[in-house]
Amino acid sequence: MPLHRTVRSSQAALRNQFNAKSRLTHPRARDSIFQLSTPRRTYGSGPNPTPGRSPLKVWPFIAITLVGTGSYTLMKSPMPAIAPPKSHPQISSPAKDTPTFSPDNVSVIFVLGGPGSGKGTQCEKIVRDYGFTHLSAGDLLRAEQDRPDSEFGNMIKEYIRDGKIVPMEVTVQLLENAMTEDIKQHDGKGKFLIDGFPRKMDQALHFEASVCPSKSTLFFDCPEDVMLARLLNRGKTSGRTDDNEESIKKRFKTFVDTSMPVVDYFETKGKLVKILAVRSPDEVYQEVRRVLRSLGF
Ligand SMILES: Nc1ncnc2c1ncn2[C@@H]1O[C@H](COP(=O)(O)OP(=O)(O)O)[C@@H](O)[C@H]1O
Ligand SMILES: O=c1ccn([C@@H]2O[C@H](COP(=O)(O)OP(=O)(O)O)[C@@H](O)[C@H]2O)c(=O)[nH]1
Repeated sequence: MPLHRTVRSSQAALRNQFNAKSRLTHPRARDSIFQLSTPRRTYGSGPNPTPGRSPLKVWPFIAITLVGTGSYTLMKSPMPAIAPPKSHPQISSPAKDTPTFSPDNVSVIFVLGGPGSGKGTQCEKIVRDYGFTHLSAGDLLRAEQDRPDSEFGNMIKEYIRDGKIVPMEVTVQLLENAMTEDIKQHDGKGKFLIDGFPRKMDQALHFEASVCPSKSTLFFDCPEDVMLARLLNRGKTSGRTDDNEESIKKRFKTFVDTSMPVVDYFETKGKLVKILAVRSPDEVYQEVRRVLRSLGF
């Protein structure tokens, strides 16, 4: 059987299985993050949008539906932990040859650092002084988690509580939707601080290849004991389900195992600036300003 037929029939089988078993396809769950997105714009020599590619982005929808189904099923099973969803080789999005946004029009600065290293605090100051649009991947995920008809709410909740990285298709799509909306209001241009992302190599590679190549990454370097104290303090008022000692320890482990390779990757690419975060917020910010100046902002 030709490959495309195999793919389609396996999708249909999985979709049927999913429809039969899962509450996630309830007819009311129509307001999907994938439907909110506008058709992809591309740059480069190709036509826009690429012929033969559905502007409805069916592939990512199928991929995330299956990832979500798998995760949700695992969460409901008596297994002791959430197993990370494995992407199905036949349903992953086809490789895109050009990112949606050109770095000529859109500047992306990633902001990384362990939980509690001060990313959000510094982003707030940068936005005040430089007019970047701040997109916190964690905030976007929490908003999606709380959206009443979200298909992914339960899955996101479990991942965040356990300090694990939500399957990248959800996060990348939320970011791309937010960027698209912002860019529409700024004549096709944009300047984004993407906070707390990418936290995993697959996210980094996928975002840069299909959404927009980054200009640089600010990495806030902070020891765990300092971050722990800050987070426990933040937990007194943040209302976040993951600002407790048990979740914080899991987040630290995820950061070391999964996110540090991203930091190392951008460093080897010469696209990372390390900033010591064990100083007062204003002292840290002085260095941030120097770095932004050196990047041409
Ligand atoms: N340089 C700093 N020194 C002391 N406390 C800080 C500093 N930067 C941030 N904080 C505090 O630490 C907590 C975590 O900071 P936040 O910016 O939310 O971190 P992140 O976004 O990296 O998780 C917050 O309560 C914040 O007020
Ligand atoms: O790209 C991302 C960013 C965040 N998260 C999840 O959101 C949580 C909170 O991230 P956030 O950046 O809001 O907070 P931080 O841990 O840096 O304080 C993380 O532990 C992850 O579970 C995720 O899955 N993917």
